Amino acid sequence: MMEFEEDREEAPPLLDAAQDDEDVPQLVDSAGEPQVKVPITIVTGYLGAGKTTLLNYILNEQHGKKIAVILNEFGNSSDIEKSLTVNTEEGKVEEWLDLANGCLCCSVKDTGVNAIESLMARRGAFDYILLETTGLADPGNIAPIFWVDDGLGSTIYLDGIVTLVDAKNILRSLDAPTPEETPEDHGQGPHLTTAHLQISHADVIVLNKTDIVSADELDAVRARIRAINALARIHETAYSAVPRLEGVLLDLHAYNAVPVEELDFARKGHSHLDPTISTIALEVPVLAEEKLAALDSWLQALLWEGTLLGGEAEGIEVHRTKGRIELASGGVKLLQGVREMFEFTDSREGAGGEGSGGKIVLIGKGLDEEKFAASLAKALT
Ligand SMILES: Nc1nc2c(ncn2[C@@H]2O[C@H](COP(=O)(O)OP(=O)(O)OP(=O)(O)O)[C@@H](O)[C@H]2O)c(=O)[nH]1
Ligand SMILES: [Zn+2]
Repeated sequence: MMEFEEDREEAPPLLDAAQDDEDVPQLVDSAGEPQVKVPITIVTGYLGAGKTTLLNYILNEQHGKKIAVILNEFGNSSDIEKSLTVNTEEGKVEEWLDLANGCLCCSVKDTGVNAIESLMARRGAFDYILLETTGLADPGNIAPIFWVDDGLGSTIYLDGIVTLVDAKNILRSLDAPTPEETPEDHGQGPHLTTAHLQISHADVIVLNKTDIVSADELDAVRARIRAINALARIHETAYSAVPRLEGVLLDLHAYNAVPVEELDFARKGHSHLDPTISTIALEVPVLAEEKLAALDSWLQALLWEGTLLGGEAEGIEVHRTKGRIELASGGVKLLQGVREMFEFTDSREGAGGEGSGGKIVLIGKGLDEEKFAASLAKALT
């Protein structure tokens, strides 16, 4: 079972994670051959937060896994090559990825995936891929590249987004951003910063540099992060030294599993401490199968148009969506989304609920829980 408490307790020994079903690599049938899909974790965080320190920590701690590290560092638009460090038995090998555009997120959607697949074809498959973004990257632009449909037979899958947060500087970045901390293409008000985007998309937050802040400062930072993203698990570290890798940073399955306790946890985290981004949790009654279309339409209006069906709201921008929908038939649908992309899948555990209904958790801007709940209720009746 996963833990959702803030992680300060004793760390179990490395790689001692229980081998439950969720840890088994997914098998897909591609051209008749069963194939193990390789997980990719996106590592993001503001300039100097400790991303490189974290990647080095992982490469040093993780023995027995062949890990490829992709650095999406681009200075300017003429720089079209991406460095790729492959961690092999013999040490680190540097590779270069040719991408059509300088930036992974600006290139055609499947370029990043294709580049990695062709690299694996040349060098042999990796067990794991870590993608370090630049400090100014918006992970919401990068995640959809790697969150590809199973049906497309991709050999990689998005495992999760890990965001490094600099405990000393994060509040300043959120409250008094410098111009470069405020992405221009999000011109809906001065307060949506790169730091917000990196926190709102995170599945895991590594709250780093705890060695240089007081306990009170740390409390304030933790509360602020929790207010923005109540779904993410927070791990407090010095020098990015997380207690263990498995289930903490690696093999999160954040884009397929939707544990009940995770949604319940998000509900408790609810607060209005951050004026820009918040997390809301909406109750969904047990649904007749045919009501799924209505829910789908409600989500389309919200995620594609930024509007609330049958209600009024402005400036909505949803970054992350997760949910579990209980069906009258006894089945459970899982809902996953990042930005405008979302999908329903059938829960593999089958019926998990006690008939008490489901839940949808949203993280983003302009989320008013009461208005959203009213609009959703209307759409579903
Ligand atoms: N005091 C302290 N310093 C840290 C900690 N973690 C990292 N540093 C230092 O902070 C600096 C930046 O760390 P990096 O790991 O390079 O940060 P980064 O996020 O990769 O930085 P960019 O690639 O420039 O965006 C380095 O000098 C690290 O040694 C920490 O927990 N405490
Ligand atoms: Zn770095």
